[in-house]
Amino acid sequence: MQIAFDNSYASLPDRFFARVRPAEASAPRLVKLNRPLADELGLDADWLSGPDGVEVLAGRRVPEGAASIATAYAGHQFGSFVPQLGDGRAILLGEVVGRDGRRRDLQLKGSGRTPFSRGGDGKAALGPVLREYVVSEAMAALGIPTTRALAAVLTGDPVVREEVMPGAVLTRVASSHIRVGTFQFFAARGDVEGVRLLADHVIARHYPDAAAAERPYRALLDGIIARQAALVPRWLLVGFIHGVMNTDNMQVAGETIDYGPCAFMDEYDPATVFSSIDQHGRYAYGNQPRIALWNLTRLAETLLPLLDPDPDRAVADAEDALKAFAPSFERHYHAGLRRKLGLFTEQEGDLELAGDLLRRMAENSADFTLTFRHLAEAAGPAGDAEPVRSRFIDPTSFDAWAEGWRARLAQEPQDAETRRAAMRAVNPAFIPRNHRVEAAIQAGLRGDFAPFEELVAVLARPYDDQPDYASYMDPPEPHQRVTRTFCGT
Ligand SMILES: Nc1ncnc2c1ncn2[C@@H]1O[C@H](COP(=O)(O)OP(=O)(O)OP(=O)(O)O)[C@@H](O)[C@H]1O
Repeated sequence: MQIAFDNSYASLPDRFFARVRPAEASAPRLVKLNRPLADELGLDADWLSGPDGVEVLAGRRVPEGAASIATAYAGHQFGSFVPQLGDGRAILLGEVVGRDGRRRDLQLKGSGRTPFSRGGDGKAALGPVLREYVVSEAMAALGIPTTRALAAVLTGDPVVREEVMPGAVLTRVASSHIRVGTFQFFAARGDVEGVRLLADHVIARHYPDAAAAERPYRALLDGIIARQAALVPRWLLVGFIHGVMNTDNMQVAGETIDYGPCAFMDEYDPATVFSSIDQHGRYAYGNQPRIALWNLTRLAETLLPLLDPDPDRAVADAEDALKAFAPSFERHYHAGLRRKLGLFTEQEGDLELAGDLLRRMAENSADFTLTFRHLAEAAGPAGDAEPVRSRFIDPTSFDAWAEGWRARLAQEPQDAETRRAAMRAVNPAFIPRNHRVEAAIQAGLRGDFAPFEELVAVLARPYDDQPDYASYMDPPEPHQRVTRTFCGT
């Protein structure tokens, strides 16, 4: 079978990318193919999991029609600007148009050196590949815009990190891999034409409505801001911490990208940081909205010459666009919080009620996911509050809050059963708990992929009761706690 590539990014000028060939994997072996995603993309899953397909997924064979490019980008990393980053360990195989008519990139991550590798080896170790597979697919199942994982393969070659690890390649699927940092790459060089070509490409590909707008580039900026203002609250509402929100990790179509040091919070604490490289908590859970706006401001700076030939007017225009972020973020976040509490109408005092719960959760080291999941059971006069109150060090703190909450629920129009179902549809039972992800990785490193398979399967149904897998809901025991995640290289 051939993959029907339909490449558009590769037809941009040469300075947008480098043409490269992936490194030859010496003994490719499939760890996992995401069959439903392959089907969605119109790819033949049987062929992909056969010897020829696995050679493609490992980068050993470049299929006919592939673009095979490494894209150029820059980025602010922890606040410092790096004018040239680029795909140092990833190759964009090409674009395919799926059964749903959506265009998606197929990218091999960990497929060897490129002209952007700087000092790196261009490779990925098995651990981070499994981690990105599990967490990105879990995010997709939670309904959060994200890049996807099509496959994980072992290359058969070692990767030298702190220890020698098995090398692996992740096939990543994204609506594109264009980042805020891609715009910065051209802007930093004073290449306004490059910024314009990129903006036109992004409009055509991700924001077609902007093309018809009176001022397409302003509409593009508005669109990107709106999607980030919708995305980041989705993270907060499930306790997700991206961990490395550098501008090269903010994708302009609004999908979560780069699952290096990310993690889901267990106990609720807005200051939570997992990334071993985030010494100052820049990317802590509660800082994510602020950082998103900071990144969007960097994006707006790159677009200034396109917004208005007059620099002062361009700045005023960009500032005007950026002003929309905070109210838009809050609208999404507050609506999400209401839904999590089972409030489907809007009343004054709702946000104070939600804020009060979060404060009590923080004071009582309550597990974020389980507190919300078990709230559904506690709703209603005959509800069972024990599962949720037992999440609190001092359960009476929950009781005190629940009094006001029940009084508020009494003003909602739904019957208890409808509300219960609605709450369970927004409060997941299963998230990729760090200790579970770690355990699956450790087993994988020993050659046992059964725990990884099981974890992926459980996380594909995050909102369902899965009694056979109830232990996957459990927070870590003290000895299982993961406090730091490795930056995924
Ligand atoms: N082993 C490596 N060899 C070469 N370059 C690397 C390696 N690891 C990371 N890089 C490069 O360092 C930069 C920042 O790395 P980061 O960890 O944010 O990205 P990544 O996880 O490799 O990629 P992505 O953002 O596409 O998920 C990127 O330009 C990336 O390509």
